[in-house]
Amino acid sequence: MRVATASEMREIDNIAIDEYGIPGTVLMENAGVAVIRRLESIWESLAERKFCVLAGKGNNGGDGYVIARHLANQGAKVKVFLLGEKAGISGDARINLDIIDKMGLDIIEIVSERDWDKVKVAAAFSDCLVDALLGTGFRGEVGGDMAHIIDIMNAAGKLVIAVDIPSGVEADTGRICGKAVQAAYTVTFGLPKPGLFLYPGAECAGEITVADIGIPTAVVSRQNIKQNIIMAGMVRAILPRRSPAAHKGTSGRTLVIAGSRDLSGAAAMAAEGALRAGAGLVTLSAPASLQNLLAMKLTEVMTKPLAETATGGICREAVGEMLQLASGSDVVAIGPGLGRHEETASAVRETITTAQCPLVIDADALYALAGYTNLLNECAALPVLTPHPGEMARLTKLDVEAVNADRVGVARQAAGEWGCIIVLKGARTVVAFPDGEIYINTTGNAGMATGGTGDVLTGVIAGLIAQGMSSHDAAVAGVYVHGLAGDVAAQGGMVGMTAMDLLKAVPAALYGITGC
Ligand SMILES: NC(=O)C1=CN([C@@H]2O[C@H](COP(=O)(O)OP(=O)(O)OC[C@H]3O[C@@H](n4cnc5c(N)ncnc54)[C@H](O)[C@@H]3O)[C@@H](O)[C@H]2O)[C@@H](O)CC1
Ligand SMILES: [K+]
Repeated sequence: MRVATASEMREIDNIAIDEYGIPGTVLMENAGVAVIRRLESIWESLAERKFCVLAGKGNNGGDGYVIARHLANQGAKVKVFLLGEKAGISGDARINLDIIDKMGLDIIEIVSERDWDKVKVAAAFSDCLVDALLGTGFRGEVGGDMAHIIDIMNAAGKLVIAVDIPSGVEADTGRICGKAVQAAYTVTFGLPKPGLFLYPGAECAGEITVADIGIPTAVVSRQNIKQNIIMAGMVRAILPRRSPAAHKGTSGRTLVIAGSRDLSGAAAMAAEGALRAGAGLVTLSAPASLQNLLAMKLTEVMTKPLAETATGGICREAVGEMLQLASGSDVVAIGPGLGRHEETASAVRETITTAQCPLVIDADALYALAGYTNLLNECAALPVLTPHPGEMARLTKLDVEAVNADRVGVARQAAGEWGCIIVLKGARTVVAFPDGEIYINTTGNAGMATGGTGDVLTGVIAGLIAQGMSSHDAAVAGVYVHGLAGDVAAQGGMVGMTAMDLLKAVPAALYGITGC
């Protein structure tokens, strides 16, 4: 499903109005009615229910007046609070404000201290608050009266339905700009906005409904919209199907280069992640002193010893062996638990730039790339990088807050600049491609915030590439499957689930999507 930034949505609205001649009031009517339909699905009858419509000065407020009219027509009790004066309202919003004015609806302009008391009392005695303060025209930060009214709405403890987007949430990033309305439901118009899915905005949006407001589909299709939400259907369409005549050789060869003296678990989980995603043959190459341990831990994985440093990490002499192993593999996953010894880092860089197969680069291999992202251009195929926000911060020289404040923007810029696929992990993983294409993942849960789940993801993506998927499709499908496995595992208890539980749930997640 595609998602539009605020400016893309405005452009779409404008084309529908200017080129197709759909009056703006028609779009506004459809938007308002869509919110009414959502309310009708919550309550059997709206008659006698009490509503407060909190309206801003723009078209989001205009939607609010349409909603107020339909509520009144259905016999609901409605008060409309306008943050400002009627005289300041223009355009389509004005037309709808004049209509409810003529209908004799209770419209209160919030201009004096006494009006604020009226808002508080009305909110306290309402069944529902309609947030029509700010939509895609919101800019900057929330402060002053806007902050005050949002505080009143949130403190009222009532059911809130947000019109298009919860006021105060930045449509493009999900950032809370000072304050934001906490909604139980959001009805968004035309295409959903990224900020409804990205945290912390996603937490403000509640249940999201995407409403068709009558914009011709051709207007949307001709726009070069590059943001997408990953949907089950699309993952189903791209995941590999196994032929009944398959044997282990037909499901690909995965090489995992991982592990060091203190970090054997990460290596094991990445290797098993590939197996659980359906990879036919998985080889784990790790420092020699780990071989016995890993061979005992992993029954189905082949292990290959690599020359190691005195501290138990891969050393430079291992490069030849790693490249030899890579030449017989369909994909190489490199990084989990490798450690941060400079000699290891240098061996990693040489391997990454010389290996001829697709790569999934994670963890300590990302550490090795800090300051060397220019080397990614030398990779034989478009590599997949799977940083968490901390790793991304180090690679981009931003701080973690800046990375999380604009996950889509940061991932998109890095993918374009470095020439790679970025899988920016965390709640709502973002997959970014060099051409600016973005996929936001909505599977997964907070139970996955535990050690080792990232190693599993690396293995899953590599395992999918091994089965013939392109790195592009494997990155998109991999994050979806991985999150879904987390959701399956969370059924056994979210808080205490481990990366091992997640691993075991990968086959069930795949089965849930493809039926095999
Ligand atoms: N014709 C259209 O383009 C349609 C627009 N629709 C609605 O209109 C919305 C967009 O309307 P607008 O572009 O008029 O913009 P909004 O109504 O989202 O916001 C603009 C108003 O908010 C104020 N504002 C902006 N930033 C602020 C801040 N930081 N603090 C306080 N006030 C601030 C502006 O001064 C202006 O009065 C959409 O979200 C949607 O709800 C729908 O009716 C469908 C059709
Ligand atoms: K709103």
